[in-house]
Amino acid sequence: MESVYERIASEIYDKSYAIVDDFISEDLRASLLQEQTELLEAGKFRLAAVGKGEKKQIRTEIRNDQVLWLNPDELSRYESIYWGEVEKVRLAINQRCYMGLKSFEGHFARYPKGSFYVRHMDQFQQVIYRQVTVIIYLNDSWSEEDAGMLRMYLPQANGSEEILDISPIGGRLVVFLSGEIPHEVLPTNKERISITGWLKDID
Ligand SMILES: O=C(O)CCC(=O)C(=O)O
Ligand SMILES: [Fe+2]
Repeated sequence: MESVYERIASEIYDKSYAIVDDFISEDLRASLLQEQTELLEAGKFRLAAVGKGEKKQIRTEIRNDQVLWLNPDELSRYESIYWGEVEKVRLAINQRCYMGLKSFEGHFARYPKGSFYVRHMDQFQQVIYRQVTVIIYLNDSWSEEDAGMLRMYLPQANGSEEILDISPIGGRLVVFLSGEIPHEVLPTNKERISITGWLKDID
């Protein structure tokens, strides 16, 4: 039988994105959320920047989430488990799509009530090595009224775009090609927590 990792790889191959509910166990989701909350309370989060290197800047009119980068050399127990899952996704995509993905980088993200991230592409000049975006949502509960959907603009063969709105339901994994799908985070009515990362074609 096809594994969940193979299914993700096939969907990436066929349509450039994949969505998997309950990708991680409820225990792992709750533990990652708990750790994230402790780090937040310890004041470890920073306003997210846009751009990279000399072009890096805080632009709260573009995005106003707060992030904390995962340190691959000092992963917590639960971060390591999630990292291992992403590793399996990486290998499956390489096998199916020959993308030569070599490594992963990621950060916790907290979108406070009222925050958003306007339409953008994850792969741009300074981060051309970002090939595949991988997001896991950690929220305890989410309903329509909470808003804060991830809105993807799927390019169509006729040049138009199809809009796909995805609720940040806890345990849900979203994977997509970083250089192909523009997307945004719609304003959220409730605190919204995730780990966002990128599979890269460099070490
Ligand atoms: O949290 C999300 O749904 C998307 C976040 C995002 O687009 C990003 O961090 O680049
Ligand atoms: Fe993004």
